[in-house]
Amino acid sequence: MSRAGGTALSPPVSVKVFIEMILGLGCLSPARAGLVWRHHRRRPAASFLMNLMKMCYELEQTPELLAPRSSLLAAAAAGGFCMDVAEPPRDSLTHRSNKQHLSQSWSAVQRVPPWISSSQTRVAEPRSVLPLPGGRGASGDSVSGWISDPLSVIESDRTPGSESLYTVPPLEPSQGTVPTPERTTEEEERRDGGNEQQAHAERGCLSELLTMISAAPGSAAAADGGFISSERETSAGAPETLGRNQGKPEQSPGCSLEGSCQKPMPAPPQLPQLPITLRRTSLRSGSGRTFTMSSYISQAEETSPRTNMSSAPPGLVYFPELEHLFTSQPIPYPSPEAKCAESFSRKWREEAVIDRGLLETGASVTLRTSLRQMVVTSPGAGGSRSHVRAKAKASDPMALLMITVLWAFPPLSTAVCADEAPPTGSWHKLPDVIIIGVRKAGTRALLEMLTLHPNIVAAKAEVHFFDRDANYQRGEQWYIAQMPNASRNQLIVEKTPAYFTSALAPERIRRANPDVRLLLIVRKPVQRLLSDYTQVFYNRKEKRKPQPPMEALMLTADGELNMEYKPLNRSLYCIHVRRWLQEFPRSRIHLVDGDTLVHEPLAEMKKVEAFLQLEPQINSSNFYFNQTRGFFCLRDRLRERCLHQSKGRKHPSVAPAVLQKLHDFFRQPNQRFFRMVGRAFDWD
Ligand SMILES: Nc1ncnc2c1ncn2[C@@H]1O[C@H](COP(=O)(O)OS(=O)(=O)O)[C@@H](OP(=O)(O)O)[C@H]1O
Repeated sequence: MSRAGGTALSPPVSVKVFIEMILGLGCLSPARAGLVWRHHRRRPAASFLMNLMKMCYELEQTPELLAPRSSLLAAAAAGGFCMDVAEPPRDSLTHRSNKQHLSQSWSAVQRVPPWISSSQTRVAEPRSVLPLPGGRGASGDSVSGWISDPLSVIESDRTPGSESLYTVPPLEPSQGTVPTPERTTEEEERRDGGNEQQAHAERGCLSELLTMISAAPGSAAAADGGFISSERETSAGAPETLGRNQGKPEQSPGCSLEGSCQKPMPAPPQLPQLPITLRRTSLRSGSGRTFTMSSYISQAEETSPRTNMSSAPPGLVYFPELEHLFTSQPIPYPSPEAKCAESFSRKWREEAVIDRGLLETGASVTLRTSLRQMVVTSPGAGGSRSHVRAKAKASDPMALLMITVLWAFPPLSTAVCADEAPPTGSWHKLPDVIIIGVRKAGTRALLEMLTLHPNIVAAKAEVHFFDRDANYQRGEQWYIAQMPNASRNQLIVEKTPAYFTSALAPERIRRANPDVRLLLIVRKPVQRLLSDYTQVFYNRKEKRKPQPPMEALMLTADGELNMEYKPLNRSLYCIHVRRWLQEFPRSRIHLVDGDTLVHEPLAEMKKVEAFLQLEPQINSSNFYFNQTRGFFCLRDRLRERCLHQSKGRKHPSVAPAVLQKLHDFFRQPNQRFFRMVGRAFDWD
């Protein structure tokens, strides 16, 4: 795409806007921008530059990526990745997909600042979306949405019969500039301070980077000073330009996702685990062009008011944020698209491979999403790294460049703080595992011991989402926000022992995530009851409230057991477990023996690892017995730790007759509990 080739780009005002955009985004210092400008004659396609800018912005937003960012920017400057940028008048381009992609890139850049603000970054990461409405071109006509859903399909054609569901109003001319994201003074200084040392380091990085890129097999980097061509048509194996196929699911030969397959699939389709719905959404730009976005969501998501992330097939990302932007028309699956099921499922497998490869780069979720957009456009094969590299090579030199850079310069945070959970590549999600109770049976010990495993991350506090209406009404996003960051291979665990006795929790949890795995730790009911009393005793003591003796609470005036005494009721496990078994198959609930956990923690934790299908990692070196505390304490590579002093407090002494009464009372309910869960405990 060049002037020589007859492309009529818009007048210099566009150039000015472009410069403003670069500076406004803080992507380049003025000095570097000048350097870029000097090289403007050797210009690649706009899409390439736009991608660069978008990446720059993302790198800016990802502090841990400073090293690759500076290298990349230096490479960009010296390589001359610059051109006159403008929204081209539609008719000035002959190639439809180029035209579309240019528009997409343009609107993507225009929308960058509102898309991510530093405060939003973490929360928004798992489902990064470039929100609509978006940019526009000089002609007032641009792609209205650039959706980073990897499974979305954006079509630039007028789709016959598609409904106009969303209209992008043309923007006023003054809206063409990019709002500058808020930055701290410190950041400004770091970026624009003319730091010679940094510039020197960047030049050093640059030569390394360029050597690396040129050396990369099949790299699109040309010999002339590292200029990277964006002529994708010349890249081996690239079937289409990026714009055309961006984010579009790969199709089997002769199989169109929007229409029917030209030839029937020979093999029975290998469907994903859950029924899938194809959701197709249309949107229309200000000038009336219509775009269609298709995404695939599980029926669980379709029917449930809440998103069920964990039930999504690998590689499937669902963006509930889109919901409020579009009305959508679910198309049940199987449908005409059923014939393409094999193609879909192959695509999911492929995308899972790509995700793994991108994960290796250590890039942020946001950055990975962008890379994925570029990579998931052309066929490739092989293992993780080579697959991603092959795809990147075939689809977009920018993707190859970025992936190469990220592999070569792992994010600082992972390199420097290898012992810490890396903030990159992580996101919040619903918990995979919930410790539902029983209160005072050793739930904290169980949670702490679980976190000895590197693939477990735990919510710090008890969330009480499913048992407290006030929290439940805050919605699932609130709940998810309470969860810690987790990388793709980590399980998130939450513990709220009050769930076990809550009448509502089992059903609510099942509705939120039927695939969640539940851990129920139980303890001798009488001991648990005494522990419960002790806890309440100390709570009241702290609040300077009267502390009646246990017998006064537990026995009625005529000396019978007081069934309304809550700690007593909580030890009647058979009553409460019934509700859980109504909602979840027994195989989803693992019982931990709390009495054994005290004396033989490793044995119990091995069983938990097996239940959660975790690679066995917890071993005897993780435990040591603390004589003073009288309990096992924990040791991992970071530290040694014992549970809080509030665990293991002395229980009140209870009259032997009352104790006997309690043992007798619990015998029958205990037997019932054993039958219900299919397992007996030594509780007599
Ligand atoms: N390793 C280790 N260290 C300390 N404490 C341990 C440990 N393993 C199990 N336990 C037992 O945990 C009991 C407290 O249970 P919970 O953590 O479920 O209590 S709570 O419901 O969260 O308040 C607590 O009960 P009490 O002894 O009655 O305080 C402990 O017996």
